[in-house]
Amino acid sequence: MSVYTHLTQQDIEQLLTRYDLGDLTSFKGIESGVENTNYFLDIDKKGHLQRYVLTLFEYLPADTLPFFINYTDELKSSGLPVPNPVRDKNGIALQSLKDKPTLIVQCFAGQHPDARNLSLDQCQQIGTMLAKIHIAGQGSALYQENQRGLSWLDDQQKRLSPLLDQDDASFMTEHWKNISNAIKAFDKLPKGLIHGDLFHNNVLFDQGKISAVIDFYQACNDWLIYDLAVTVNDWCLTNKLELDNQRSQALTEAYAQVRTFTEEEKKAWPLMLQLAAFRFWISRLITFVYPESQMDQEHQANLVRHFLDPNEFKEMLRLRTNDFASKLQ
Ligand SMILES: Nc1ncnc2c1ncn2[C@@H]1O[C@H](COP(=O)(O)OP(=O)(O)O)[C@@H](O)[C@H]1O
Ligand SMILES: N[C@@H](CCOP(=O)(O)O)C(=O)O
Repeated sequence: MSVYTHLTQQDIEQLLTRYDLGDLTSFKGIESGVENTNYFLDIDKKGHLQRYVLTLFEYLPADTLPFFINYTDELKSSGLPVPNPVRDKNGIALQSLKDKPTLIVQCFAGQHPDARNLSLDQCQQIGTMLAKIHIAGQGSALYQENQRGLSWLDDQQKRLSPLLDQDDASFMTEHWKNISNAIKAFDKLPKGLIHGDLFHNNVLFDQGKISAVIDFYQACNDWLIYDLAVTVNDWCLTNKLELDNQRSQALTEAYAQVRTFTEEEKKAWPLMLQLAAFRFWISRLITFVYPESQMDQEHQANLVRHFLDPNEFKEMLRLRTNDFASKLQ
C-alpha cells in the first residue's frame, strides 16, 4: 500500500485543532495512491458526518503547493468538480505534519471507472471535462513550469539509457531523437494550464456521471493537445495497448465540441501521442530503476510501493510510432 508516512489518531486530532471542521470519528490510510500519503478522515460536526481526504506530500516541496491550491480554487470557482483545499481557522490551506506539507480536501462520492471496461459514454464525459478544464484555465494568471517537460525528459533519458539493456537503450535514444526533433516544427501549439496526469484513476464517477477530477499535482503550463494525448493514451486502449478508435473518436470529438482544434494541433496529434507515451515510460522506469532514490530510510522501511509497469508505455510508444491512422477531426 502507498501510505508512506504513518499517522496516529493523536497526530490527526492535533492537526484538526487548527481547523473548525469538527471531531474525528475515524480515519483510514488510502492504499491506492502512488505519490503521496493519503488518509480518509470521517469528521462529525454537530451530528453531521463529513468525509475528507488528508494528503501528506512526500516529494513536492511546500513552495510548489500554492500553485496547486490556487489552481484548484480557480477551477472550483468555474464550477468544475475538483477538490480544493479546506482552510484552517486563519484562512490558511497549507499545513505541515511530520515535516511534510499537508492539505485537507473535501472527499467526493464515486468510484474510479473500471480500466478494462471504459465505456464510450465515459470517454465522451472525460473529453468534455478536459476541454472545460482547459477553457477554465485560459484566462488564469497562474504559471507553473512542467516539471516533467521536454528538458526533464532529455535529462532523464540520458541518465536512464546507460542502465538499460542495449535494445531498450537504443530504442529510447532513437525515439527521443525523433520526437525532440519533430517537435521543433510546431511552434504555435496552444498552451495553457493542463492537468498533466488525467488517467482514469484520477477521475470519479457517481451514478454514471463524473463526480470529481482529482490529483492535480502534475498540473502545469504546457500544450493543451499534449494533455489530451496523455488522456487518450490511458482511456482509449485495446487490450493490446493500440488505440481503440471508437473510444478515441468519442473522447476527442467530445473535447472538440467544447474547444476546437487548430490545424497545427491536428498535425501534431500523432507526435503528441508518442510524446505522452514516452513521458510515462520514463517516469515509470525511474521508479523501477531508482525506487529508493527519492525517499529517506524511515519511509523505505514502511513502504510497499505500487510499481507501475514501464513496459506498457514502451509498447505504446512503439505502437504510436507506427500508427499512421490516428487523426483528430
Ligand atoms: N478528494 C477526493 N475524493 C475522493 N477520493 C479521493 C480524493 N482524493 C483522493 N482520493 C482517493 O485516494 C486515492 C489516491 O489519491 P491520489 O491523489 O491519486 O494519490 P497519489 O497522488 O498518491 O496517486 C485516489 O485514487 C482516490 O481513490
Ligand atoms: N499516472 C501515472 C502515475 C503518476 O505519475 P507521476 O509521474 O506523477 O509519478 C502512471 O500511471 O504512470
